[in-house]
Amino acid sequence: MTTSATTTTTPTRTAARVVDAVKVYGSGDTSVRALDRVSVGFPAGRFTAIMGPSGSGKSTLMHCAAGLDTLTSGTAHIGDTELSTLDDRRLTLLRRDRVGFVFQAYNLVPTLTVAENITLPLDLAGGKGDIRDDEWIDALIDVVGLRGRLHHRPSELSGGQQQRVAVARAFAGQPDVVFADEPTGNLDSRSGEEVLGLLGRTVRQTARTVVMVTHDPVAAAHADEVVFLADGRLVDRMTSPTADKVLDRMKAFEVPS
Ligand SMILES: Nc1ncnc2c1ncn2[C@@H]1O[C@H](COP(=O)(O)OP(=O)(O)OP(=O)(O)O)[C@@H](O)[C@H]1O
Repeated sequence: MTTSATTTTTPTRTAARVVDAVKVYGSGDTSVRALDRVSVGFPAGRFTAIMGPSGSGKSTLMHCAAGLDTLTSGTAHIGDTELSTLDDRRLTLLRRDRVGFVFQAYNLVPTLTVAENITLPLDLAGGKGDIRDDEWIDALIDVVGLRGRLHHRPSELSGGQQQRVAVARAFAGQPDVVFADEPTGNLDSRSGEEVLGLLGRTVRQTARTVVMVTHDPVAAAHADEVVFLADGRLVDRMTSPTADKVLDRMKAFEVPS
């Protein structure tokens, strides 16, 4: 689908974006330019996947866009907030209140129940009534399908169920954007499909934003759009991806042996 100059659609707001992003690790002869002038926006209310070969800069892009790491030059924005303008305290608050994270390892607290794990970020934030929305949490529990497991501990759940708890926790504070780094990396394909379906459903049913790093074309096909990185540069974007289309695009990056 192309967007012609005559369309009347309003410009999509970006939940997160980087502009002219450069990230250099180390210095001198051994330095690595992990991001090389990348500009990319992640539209609000959409599910975007970041794909690319190993070492192409996917995790670096996610970490810098999420405020977990800083850029060497260029800017990173969550909504209208430019991250480099924030001191450490404000950056911590922004990550806590406006960003959610899902990692490959579920990172649940083993001594807490499912319900307690889901609301942990809100409880750590001081349990203030204004940021805790019980109706939202209740709806979220249904979206992730965990109502029958609320009083279980993580060790009593399968890997897929644990990752669903982590997804619910990431969305609990109604963040502007949830960043997911290889969220299905530890799961078998069926549990992985469930978690990916869940991320897609949460975006569609609750108009939230997800940005997911993956190297798996099947996972990327769950997204609304895929952005491709190669050698630290943004090389392509694909809307309405299928696993086959993504795989074909990835083959172009393969270095002949
Ligand atoms: N802390 C670091 N110090 C030095 N170099 C780093 C560091 N982190 C990443 N790199 C380098 O930066 C480049 C991009 O790494 P990054 O982890 O962002 O890639 P990736 O696409 O996520 O890779 P993968 O799919 O293998 O996880 C690689 O060459 C990597 O070796």
